[in-house]
Amino acid sequence: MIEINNLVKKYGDHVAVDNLSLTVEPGRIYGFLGPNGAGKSTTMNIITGYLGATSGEVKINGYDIFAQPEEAKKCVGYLPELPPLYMDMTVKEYLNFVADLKKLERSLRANYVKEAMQTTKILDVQNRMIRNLSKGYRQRVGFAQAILGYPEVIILDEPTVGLDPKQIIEIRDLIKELGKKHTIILSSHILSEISAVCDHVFIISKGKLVASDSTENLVNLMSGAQEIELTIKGETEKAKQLLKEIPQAVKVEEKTSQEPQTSAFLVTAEKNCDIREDIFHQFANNGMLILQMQAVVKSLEDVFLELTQEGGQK
Ligand SMILES: Nc1ncnc2c1ncn2[C@@H]1O[C@H](COP(=O)(O)OP(=O)(O)OP(=O)(O)O)[C@@H](O)[C@H]1O
Repeated sequence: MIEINNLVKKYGDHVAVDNLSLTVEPGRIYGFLGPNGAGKSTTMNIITGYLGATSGEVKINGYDIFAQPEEAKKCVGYLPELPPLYMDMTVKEYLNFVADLKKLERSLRANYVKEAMQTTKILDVQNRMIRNLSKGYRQRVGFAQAILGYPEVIILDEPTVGLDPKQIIEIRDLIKELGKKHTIILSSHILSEISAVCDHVFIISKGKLVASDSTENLVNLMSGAQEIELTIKGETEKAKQLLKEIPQAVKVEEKTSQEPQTSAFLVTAEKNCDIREDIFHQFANNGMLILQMQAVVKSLEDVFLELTQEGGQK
């Protein structure tokens, strides 16, 4: 569906996209996640044909975006961060105008426009001027222009920025709905957004791809190094010593305990080792009581921070 090979984009000396390669399969919702300045918008703009690359290859449905831009662009619908809406047009006029720009088959245009309005639930405002619509509705109009003519791939750049919580939920539902018929690439730096709607996540940092996996796998993968929160009744030094004696416990960190005469710890185990049983036996054999023991579940946020530790570069 989309194949990116060794893509590089330089702005002067600054490398915004650094040898990026990835593949997007049909029928899934992909998240493109990265801190501010990671190179997400630059990559989206190259895939959609708005921006040239310094080197590398982008193929959409087999069409090279640089050599066959017209054919390649036909396969993609794009909702940029700031949708190019014409405020003085009505919703319907605007969508007809976009249908002209996209050179959609003349006899099918009216139908395409109606269906796009139906899917994005804007039929009731079709004769309103865009300037008089709320931000949420304007975003829907942006969606409608992106899906007009049923492109196979829909690319959404930060689609919920600036919306209120109710509008965010509506737009997320819309994305999931669209995901049933289209391949979606959703760029965002909002982790909850990605984990709420995406099947697969690409994490990009400083223009490089640092992870590519299903949302679930990414979290599981990173939780390989298990962390355990522990509260022990009794003396801190002794408890610490017992924990350190467990061979797979690679790090034992003392925490502030909320209760008197107890000690709290955060223990990190070797990758893919579950040491909870060892901890249990160690304390039982030494006559000390475990008051609480819990594995720390890592979120996509932890994964993200771990992979993009140095943050953005703006
Ligand atoms: N036209 C430009 N000229 C020079 N540098 C640019 C230009 N556009 C982007 N950059 C730089 O390229 C890098 C990548 O920018 P880009 O906008 O693609 O990142 P992003 O991941 O989309 O960030 P954000 O989430 O903030 O939009 C940044 O360091 C940015 O400052």
